[in-house]
Amino acid sequence: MPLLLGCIADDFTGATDLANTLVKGGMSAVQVIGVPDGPLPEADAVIIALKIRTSPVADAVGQSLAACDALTKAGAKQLFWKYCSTFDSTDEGNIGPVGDALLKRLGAGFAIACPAFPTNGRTIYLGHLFVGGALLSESGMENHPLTPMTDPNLVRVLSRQTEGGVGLVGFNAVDQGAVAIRREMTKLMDRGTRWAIVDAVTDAHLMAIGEAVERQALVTGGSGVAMGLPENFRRAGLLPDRSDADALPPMQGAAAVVAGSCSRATLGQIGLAREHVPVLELDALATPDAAAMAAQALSWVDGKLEAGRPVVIAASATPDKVAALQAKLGRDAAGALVEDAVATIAAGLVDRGVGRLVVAGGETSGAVVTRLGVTSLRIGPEIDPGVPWTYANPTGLHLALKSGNFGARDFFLKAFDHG
Ligand SMILES: Nc1ncnc2c1ncn2[C@@H]1O[C@H](COP(=O)(O)OP(=O)(O)OP(=O)(O)O)[C@@H](O)[C@H]1O
Ligand SMILES: O=C(O)[C@@H](O)C(=O)CO
Repeated sequence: MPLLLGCIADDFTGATDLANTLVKGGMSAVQVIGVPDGPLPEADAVIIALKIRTSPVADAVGQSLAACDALTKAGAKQLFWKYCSTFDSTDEGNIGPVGDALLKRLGAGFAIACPAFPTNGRTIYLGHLFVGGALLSESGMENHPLTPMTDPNLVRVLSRQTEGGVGLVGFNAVDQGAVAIRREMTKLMDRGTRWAIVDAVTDAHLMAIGEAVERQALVTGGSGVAMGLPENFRRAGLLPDRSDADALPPMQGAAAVVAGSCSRATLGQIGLAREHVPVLELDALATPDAAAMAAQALSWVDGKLEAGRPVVIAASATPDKVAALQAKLGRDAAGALVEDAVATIAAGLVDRGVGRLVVAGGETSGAVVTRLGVTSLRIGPEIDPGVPWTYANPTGLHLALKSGNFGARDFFLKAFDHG
């Protein structure tokens, strides 16, 4: 099976989100964890999941280029650089520097940047990113523990991360469809502008953008803009019909949720779960010791694990508590401490018979999946937009990696109604 789309994702939940979109579009997709030493798996799309959203720039660029080389060597016809639908980054990067490095490696001079995901409330109008009804900078993302987003104007945000020049393909062109979008892209390319933020408010816009970028070596954005890509391959006669792309083995074992995401959505999901299932909320500020937090959680869980209903263990905290822990330990050390604790807890849960595990948070998922020794994920049915069940290799575990802000309030309950 020839590799059609080669993808590089800056975190593990984002990779799953993208793979889910491609599977829904009729492509077979496998998510691999890190750049594999050996050959890539056979699939229409391979998504290399990295954990580089908040890494030092040189490290993020190095890993992305290694992933790019593996994908191009395997024959990928187009590359996709997947980052967060809320454009999570800092003025140092990593969206711009990685994108610039990929363009250079591919010998290309231009790419779009479109994080829109209307189904999950992320829309872009005149370069401004909205989350639901609020500007990005008033959506809760301004309080993110690692990448606080305080500027909603993506042209400005990306300009601070690249020297390549950032333009806009605005709503009027996007609303007219692929031909008009391509015309605007050509104008920017002719002027030597390296990047274009592209407005998108509806799925129809995303489909049109997908068509417009058919011949671009690199496409960048959230999972939304990947919606239009399978159709390009189908039109070119490269993508056969795949009716069972999301079939997974039956689910087995006890059910659990671990959360390290502090997003509004995750905090709401923990709140609802508290009314229905056993929930343990860890206090990293009171016990800033990963081993002690894990020991507390694993002793609490004793006798509570069942197949039918989950236990929920959360290290998540409100912005004031996150700020207090960061003031005490520093931002990165605070994040690393909680990630270490949650990863140890997840490994302990699997040892105790958990066979279906939901992990909330991208960085947190990275830590958990790495600790569990997972090397690749097959993508299964979608629970809520952007979050499918997956089947982990080689552990044989069912995993759902939930992006912090994704999922309905009852996500931690409804996930286990599947399968
Ligand atoms: N109580 C806390 N104090 C400080 N940091 C915390 C606390 N709880 C969690 N964290 C850290 O906050 C970060 C949350 O990031 P994570 O990516 O897991 O969630 P998210 O950003 O909501 O999800 P996504 O990236 O999928 O949108 C992690 O590094 C986690 O360790
Ligand atoms: O695009 C998104 O919002 C998610 O896939 C993600 O990357 C969160 O970490």
